[in-house]
Amino acid sequence: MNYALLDNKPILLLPENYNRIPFWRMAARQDKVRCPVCASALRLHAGISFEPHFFHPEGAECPLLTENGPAPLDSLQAIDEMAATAFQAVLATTVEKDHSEDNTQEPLAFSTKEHSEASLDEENTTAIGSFRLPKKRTIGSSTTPPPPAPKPPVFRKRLMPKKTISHMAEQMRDQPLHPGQQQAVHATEGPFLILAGAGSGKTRVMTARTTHLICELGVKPNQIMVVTFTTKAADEIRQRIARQLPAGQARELIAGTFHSIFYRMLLHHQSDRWDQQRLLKKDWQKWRLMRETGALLGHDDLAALKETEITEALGIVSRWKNEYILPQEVAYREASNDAEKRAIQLYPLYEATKKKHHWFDFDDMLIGCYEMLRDDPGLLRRYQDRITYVMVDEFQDINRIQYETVKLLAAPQNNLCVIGDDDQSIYGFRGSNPQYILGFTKDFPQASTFTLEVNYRSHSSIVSLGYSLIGHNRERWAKECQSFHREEGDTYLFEPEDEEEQASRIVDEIIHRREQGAILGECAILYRTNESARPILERLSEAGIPFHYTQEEDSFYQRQTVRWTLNYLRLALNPDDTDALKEILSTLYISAEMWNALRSQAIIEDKPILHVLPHLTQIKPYQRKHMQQINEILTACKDVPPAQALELIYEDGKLRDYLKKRAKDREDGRERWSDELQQILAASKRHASISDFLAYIDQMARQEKEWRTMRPLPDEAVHVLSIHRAKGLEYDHVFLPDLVEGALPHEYTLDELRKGGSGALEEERRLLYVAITRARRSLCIGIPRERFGRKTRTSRFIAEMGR
Ligand SMILES: Nc1ncnc2c1ncn2[C@@H]1O[C@H](COP(=O)(O)OP(=O)(O)OP(=O)(O)O)[C@@H](O)[C@H]1O
Repeated sequence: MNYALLDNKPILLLPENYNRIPFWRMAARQDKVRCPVCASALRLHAGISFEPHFFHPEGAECPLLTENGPAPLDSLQAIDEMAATAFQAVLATTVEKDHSEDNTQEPLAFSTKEHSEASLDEENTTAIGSFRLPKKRTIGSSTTPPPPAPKPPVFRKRLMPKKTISHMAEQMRDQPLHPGQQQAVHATEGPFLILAGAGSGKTRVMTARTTHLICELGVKPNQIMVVTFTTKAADEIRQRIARQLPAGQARELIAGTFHSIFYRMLLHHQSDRWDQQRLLKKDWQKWRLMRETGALLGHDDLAALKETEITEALGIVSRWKNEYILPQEVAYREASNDAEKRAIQLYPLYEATKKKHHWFDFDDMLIGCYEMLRDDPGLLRRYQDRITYVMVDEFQDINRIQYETVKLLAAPQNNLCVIGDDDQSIYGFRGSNPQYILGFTKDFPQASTFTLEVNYRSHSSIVSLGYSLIGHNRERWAKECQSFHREEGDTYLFEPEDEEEQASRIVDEIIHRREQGAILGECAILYRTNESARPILERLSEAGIPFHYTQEEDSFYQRQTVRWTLNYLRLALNPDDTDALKEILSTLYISAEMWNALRSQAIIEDKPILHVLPHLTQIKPYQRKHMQQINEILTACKDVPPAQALELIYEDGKLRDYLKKRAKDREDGRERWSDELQQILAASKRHASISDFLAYIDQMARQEKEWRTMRPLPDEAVHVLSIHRAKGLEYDHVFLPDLVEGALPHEYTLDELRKGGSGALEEERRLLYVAITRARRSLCIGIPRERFGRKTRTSRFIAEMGR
C-alpha cells in the first residue's frame, strides 16, 4: 500500500515525495508509521526495481491481511480499496481539521514533512494570504527569472545503453562450443593469442583445449602447464577436467597461479632458501622491518617515516620488482614525486635487510624462479623438455617478470597459448601491463590470433552498456561484440539521498528479489573502495541477510577518529563515563599525566571528572574556557538527535579543528579523518536519540566479529566484494554503489588526470567494465547525491555508457 499514517497524519508515497523516503523509513523503524485500518506499525519497503510501499510486518493482524499471512495476489485490489476507503476517511477528517485550525496548511504532498523541516520552511518563507513564498524574493517587478529548480534526483530509471550491440545469429545457438571457440580449442601448435571479450567463454575454452590435448592428442597431463589468475580458477579447471578424464589424471596437470607454480619449482630445487616461515606476507611485517632497520642503522629519517609512507614506497618497490627493475637501476632515477623519492631510498635497504635475515616476499618468488631458470641452462632444458604446452589465462594482467619466465619455459617449441582481454587489465598498480597482450604478436610474429566476441554471460543491455563504456578507451584492441542472450535484462540507475539510503535500497531490493525466487548467492555488491562496504554490511546485518565478506581493512568503529567521536557522545549521555573521558583527553589538549590529579579532584569534590575539568589549577585560562564550553555543549547534546549533537561536537566542541591540526602536524595530507567524521554523521541520521545510535554501534561492533568468522554456504549468502576481487566471477544480480566522481573514477585517478596523465582513467574505466560484465541478468547502479556529507557529482562514466 502507498498510504499510511504518520503521527496520525496521512502520508502518501507518490513520486513527487519519494525524497521523503529516508525520513519515513526511519519513522517506520520507530513504529511511528501506522496502518490506517488496524493502526498497527508498518514498515517501508523501498528498493530499486519496484514501487516503494508500506507493509505489515510478519505476524501483524489486520483486515488487510488474510488469516494465513499476506493476502493472495488476486485479492489485492479488494484490499487496496478497503485500505483506501479507510485512508480517505482519516484524510477527510485531517484536512477538515487542518482547514479549520490553520488556513496556511500546505497541500497533501507537503503536509507530510517532519517538524524540523516544516519549521525551517517557516523561517525561510513569508506568508502572503494562503501562499508561502521564499524570503529574499520579490514578486512581479524582478526582471531576472528565478534560477531553474534543481532536477530532482532520479528515484529509479532504466539505464539504456548508448550503443546497442547485435545478437548472435539464431542458427548458432545451443552448442557446447561455438565455431570460434572450437577453432581456439583445436589450434594447439605454436604461439597463439586469443583475444576474448568479457563472458566469451575463456574458461570454457581453456578447459576444452586441455581435454582435447590429453584425450585427442595423447599429451600427458603433466606436460601441460595452465596458469590462471586465481587459485579458485585453477581448481575450477581441474574439477571440470577431472569429470572428463580417468581418475587421478587431472591431479597431474600443472595448474595454478604464477606464484603457486613458481613457488613449487623453487621449493623443489632450493628448499632451504624458500622456507615459507621466512615469507613476509603482510605489509605491516615489511614496514616494521624497515622501521627497525632504519633505527638500527641510524637512519633517523627512515625511523621517522609514517607507516603509510613506508607502505606506499614499498608498493612502488614491488612494482619495480615486477618489472624486473633492480635496486642499482633506480639509484640514478629522477623521482617524479616524494613517494618515489622514498622508494628509491628504501629499495636497496629493503633488499639488503631481507637478504641478511634470509627473508623473502611474494615478488622475490617470481624473480627467484626467473633467475633460477635463466642461470641454470641444464635445469631449464629439463623443464622445457617436460612442459610442452603452456596456457596463460588473464594474460592482460601479466607483468614483465612473469612474462619473461613463461617465455623461457615455452621455448623452443613455443606452444604458448595466451588468452586475455585487454579491456580487463586492472592491476596496473601491481606492475601488470596490457602492453604485453597488445605487443604479443611483435614478440611472436608467427603467432596466430583469434578473437572471441560473443558474450554468453550477460543479457543484451548489460553487454551493450559494457561496450558503450569501454569504447571510450584509446589504448585498446577494437573488437566487434555480440550478445548470445536475446533477453534485454534489467539495468537500473537510482539516485538515493546518501550512502546510507543507498545501502537501504540495495538491501530492500535484495529482499524483494529473494521473494521473487532469486538465490542470495547470486547477488553481489561490488565496490571500488572499502568505505562503500560499511553501510551495506550494516544494513545486511540489520535485515538478517547472510553475506560473504573478506575483511580488507580495520573495523570502521575501531578507528581513532571514530572512537574519539563516539566517546564524546558517550560522555554526553553519562558525564561519569571515565573510560570515554580518558580516551578523549588528548583531543582537549590535556596530557595523560593529569589524569590522576583529575581523579583525585573529582573524588574530593564528589563530581564527575568531566565537571571538575574546568577547575583544574594546572590548565591555562583559554583551556579553562574551552573545558567550560565542552561541559555546556555535552549537556546540550544530551537530549538532541545524534546528528545534531555531532554537529555541535565537531564545530563548537572544536573536534574538527583538533583533527585538522593533528593531520597537519603529521603532514598527513589525506582527508581520511574528515571522511570518517562525515560517515559517522551520515550513519547517525538514521537514529532519533544518542542512546539508540550508540546501542546500534555496539551491536554492529559485536556483529562485525561474527562477519570475520562467518562461513555461510555459497548459495545462501550475498557476496560483498571489491571489483578487483570479482574478476573472473559472475552473478545473476549485480549492484554497483557509489558511481560518483572521486569514488569511481577514484580520487587518485582524478589527481593524475589533473596532472595530465590519462592512463589511470583508462584503468578505472576498465575496472567499471569488469564490474558491469559480472552481471548475468540485472545491474543496478547507485549514485548517492551526498557522500561523506558532501554533494556528489555523477561519475563521468554514466554518460559515456548510457542515457
Ligand atoms: N558456447 C557457449 N554456449 C553457452 N554458454 C556458454 C558458452 N561458452 C561459455 N558459456 C557461458 O558463458 C559464461 C562465461 O564464460 P566464461 O566464464 O568461461 O567466460 P570468460 O571469458 O572467462 O569471462 P570473463 O573474462 O568475463 O571472466 C559462463 O556462464 C559459461 O558457462
